[in-house]
Amino acid sequence: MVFPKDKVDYSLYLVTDSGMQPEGTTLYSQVEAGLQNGVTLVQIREKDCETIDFIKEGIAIRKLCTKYNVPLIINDRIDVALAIDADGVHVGQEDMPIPLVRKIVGPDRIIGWSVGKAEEVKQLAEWGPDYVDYIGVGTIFPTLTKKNPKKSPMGPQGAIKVLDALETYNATWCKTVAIGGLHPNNIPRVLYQCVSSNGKRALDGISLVSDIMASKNAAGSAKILRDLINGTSFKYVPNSLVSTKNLPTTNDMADIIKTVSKNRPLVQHITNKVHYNFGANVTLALNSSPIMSEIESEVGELSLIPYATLLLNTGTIAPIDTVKSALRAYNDAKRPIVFDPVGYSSTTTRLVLNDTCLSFGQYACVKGNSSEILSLANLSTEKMKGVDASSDNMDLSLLIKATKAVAFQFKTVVVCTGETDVIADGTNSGDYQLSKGTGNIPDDLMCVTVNGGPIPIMGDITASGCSLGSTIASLVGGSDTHSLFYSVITAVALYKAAGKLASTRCKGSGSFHVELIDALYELSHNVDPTKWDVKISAS
Ligand SMILES: Cc1nc(C(=O)O)sc1CCOP(=O)(O)O
Ligand SMILES: C=C1C=NC(C(F)(F)F)=NC1=N
Ligand SMILES: [Mg+2]
Repeated sequence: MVFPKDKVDYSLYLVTDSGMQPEGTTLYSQVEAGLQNGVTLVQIREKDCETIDFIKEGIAIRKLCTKYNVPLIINDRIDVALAIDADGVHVGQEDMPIPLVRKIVGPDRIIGWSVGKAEEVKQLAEWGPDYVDYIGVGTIFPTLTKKNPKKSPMGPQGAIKVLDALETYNATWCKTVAIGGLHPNNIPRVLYQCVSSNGKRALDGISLVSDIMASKNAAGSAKILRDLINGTSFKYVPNSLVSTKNLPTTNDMADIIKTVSKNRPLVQHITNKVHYNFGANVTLALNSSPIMSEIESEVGELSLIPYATLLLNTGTIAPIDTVKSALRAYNDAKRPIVFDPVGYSSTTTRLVLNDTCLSFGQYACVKGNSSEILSLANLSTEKMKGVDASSDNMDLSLLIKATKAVAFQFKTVVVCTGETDVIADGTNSGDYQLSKGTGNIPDDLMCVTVNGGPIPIMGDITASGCSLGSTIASLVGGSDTHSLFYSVITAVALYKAAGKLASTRCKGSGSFHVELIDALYELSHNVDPTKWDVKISAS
């Protein structure tokens, strides 16, 4: 009797590896510890094993899985699967073709397939519901477990593309598990971000090898994983992520700014050289404490300083290992990170670097100019130039659409800067739901615009966009448990109001630099947003 397909729980899927168990443990004991602490599906994966040994191991694990009423899958070796009466098989793209696998194992056994791209989803959809029952979506993050890796890591964004393809080709029956480099420090983010763009589909499970098989405490590791997968909210910052349809009042904004002054956040800048000095002065003007450090060995300590916040600006390309360490440190410390993907996709180097940054961390806010946001949303700037151009020479409704799309994809607050700044809240209140999606779509996201009329001189100085990043980081990092979305809106409105004020007082771009810092200082010390010459509207 084969395990009924509709009863399979894909949520914590252990794939074995006989080469990595620690001293004093066996493959069997690691698997049993997993089964006793929340593993819901087991796959035996042996890449270079004599058949007789594979059969012995298979028979032993078969009995163990039966004892815990958990289905057993065999990787690649269909003959072994049949011989030991496994509940299913998993094959890769280079293994036995799926139609022949189905012909051999019969209609009731589970068939899993490794999928790394949308074309493979098209194929499984064409075969229909009687063939592939689930797919392993990967490789999410780099891993040493899979020898001679053929696929480069796709990150959560790659998994979203596969989920979108399943929706596009209407493969409703097909379940999904993510695999590759999955561990407690990135699983919540994967579960939180990996939702199809129509909001209908999320991952059905997490599949992994080393987190349990190489663990000195496999039972404890499985328990930690079980709790994370059972979770439904990802609190990655102290700020409130509760979505709201209301705009912040002037009192809300005043309170945020006053709270920042009280808390004086440390704002670590990993940024471009041009921005260093001006960004530090903007941060100081806002009652915050800048530190311009790219020293990898200190990011851990900095992230633990009260109200620490990271601003990552890829204008100059900092060493990627320093960047990854910083992202890991601030995410582990649950401190906000603001990301400014400078020149996103303008060169291959920048595209790869920015995509790597985006796949390695959860951001409180992503801020970019219209071309950066449009390319992040995979919308080209060419299509829309000049069409009923707003003052930005771009169709504002397209910018709003793009900002919402990026916010939805990365589950973060996104700012698209221009004469009209667009701010969308994609955090979904920090909630995630295994298998089921968010239930909303990008169009549903709360989005506001901030407009103060043209300030042409803003474009005549260096680091004006970058320093909005410093402003957002200061207000997000210093605002305690205030709404993240409101803190970003307040920062954008404050910066635009200061720019407006400075543009009326300056004599040229040189004095504008100074007047802008003075205006930021003035508006953040004599706090009265009712006097700001900007208009915030829901869009
Ligand atoms: C078995 C396997 N398949 C992958 C794929 O991308 O298809 S990655 C992988 C190994 C995953 O091991 P770990 O959890 O230790 O990173
Ligand atoms: C290469 C593989 C990819 N994915 C999976 C699983 F996650 F189980 F679907 N198993 C594999 N052996
Ligand atoms: Mg920029």
